[in-house]
Amino acid sequence: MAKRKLTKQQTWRIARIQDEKAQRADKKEARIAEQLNAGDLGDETHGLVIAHFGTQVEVEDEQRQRYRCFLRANLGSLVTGDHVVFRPGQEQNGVQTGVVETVLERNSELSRPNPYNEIKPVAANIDVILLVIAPEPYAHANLIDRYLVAAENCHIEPIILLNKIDLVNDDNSEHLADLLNRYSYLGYRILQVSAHDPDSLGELKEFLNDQVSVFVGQSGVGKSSLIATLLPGEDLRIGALSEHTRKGRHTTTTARLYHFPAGGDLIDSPGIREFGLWHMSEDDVLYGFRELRAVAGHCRFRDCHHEQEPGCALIEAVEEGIISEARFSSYKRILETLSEL
Ligand SMILES: Nc1nc2c(ncn2[C@@H]2O[C@H](COP(=O)(O)OP(=O)(O)OP(=O)(O)O)[C@@H](O)[C@H]2O)c(=O)[nH]1
Ligand SMILES: [Zn+2]
Repeated sequence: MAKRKLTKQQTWRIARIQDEKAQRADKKEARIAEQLNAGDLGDETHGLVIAHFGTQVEVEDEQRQRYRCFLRANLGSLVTGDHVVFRPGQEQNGVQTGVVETVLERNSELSRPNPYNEIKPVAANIDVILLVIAPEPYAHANLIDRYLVAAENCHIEPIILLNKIDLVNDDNSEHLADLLNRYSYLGYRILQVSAHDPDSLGELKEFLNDQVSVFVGQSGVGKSSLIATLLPGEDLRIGALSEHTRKGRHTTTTARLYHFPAGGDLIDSPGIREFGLWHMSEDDVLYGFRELRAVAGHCRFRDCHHEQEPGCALIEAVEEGIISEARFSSYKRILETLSEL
């Protein structure tokens, strides 16, 4: 890309912004140093980042006491779900403060594009992605595959959660059974529930216990209803609404961690719920189809496009019935639509 020449005024403005940034950072360090020198910081404590606000994070200790924490310089960017070492500080205006000293290594990262189209982590240490589908709105296999591709590329285990089983009837049961068979054959775990029937949620609650989960899926499948049933008393809509007016729904990335009363944690934000519906590279798409990924290395040509090339291992596997035609055409369809998203 050609470098744009900046006007004098632009250069001056950028320099001023950088100066202000540096001053703010200095001020922050000075405040931390002040507390340190005064011996006001407590012992190093293990914490969990449950929310993120610009330059500060909300951290919870093992007793679930919350602290508004400053970050030491050079920590990099923290996200909800990060495990940290922090030192409690003083109480200021009724808020317990602290300083994050270290971030522990992440087991996983959920990433998505920011408004500048850079893929950035928005949450860490997620164990499972619950991909919610339902009889209504119609569960398109191709859309399910897109979410699965995104989950596979983050190396986080996806589970398929069929909600609204009270709406299963003669018209849709065959389609749903086909889908569920297809994905369980590929090794994806499937759970079936109805957000409107608390008695159907036992297995799901047990599954969520001891894990950090996110709920994703198409609008209208019942993510909010499920979360409201699993997290009684938390008004998640308020967060979503204020984020809506502040930044616009599609760019929202702030995420919050909640504890399910029955055990396990949820990380949620409007941005996370839309997880997976963005541009991916061709290699990512292939990688995201777990059964294709395993075969693709055996094509005769290293740069095989899996179209009509002789010795294409994927096409052979489809012909032999090892790979399902439905999944192979879904893979092709996602490649075709890459440029549309
Ligand atoms: N019959 C039935 N309806 C349900 C069930 N779960 C949710 N619904 C209904 O489905 C509609 C959509 O539910 P939401 O929870 O708003 O869906 P969502 O996935 O959060 O949708 P977005 O907020 O647009 O992403 C609502 O009218 C719910 O009452 C269920 O188990 N059975
Ligand atoms: Zn091939």
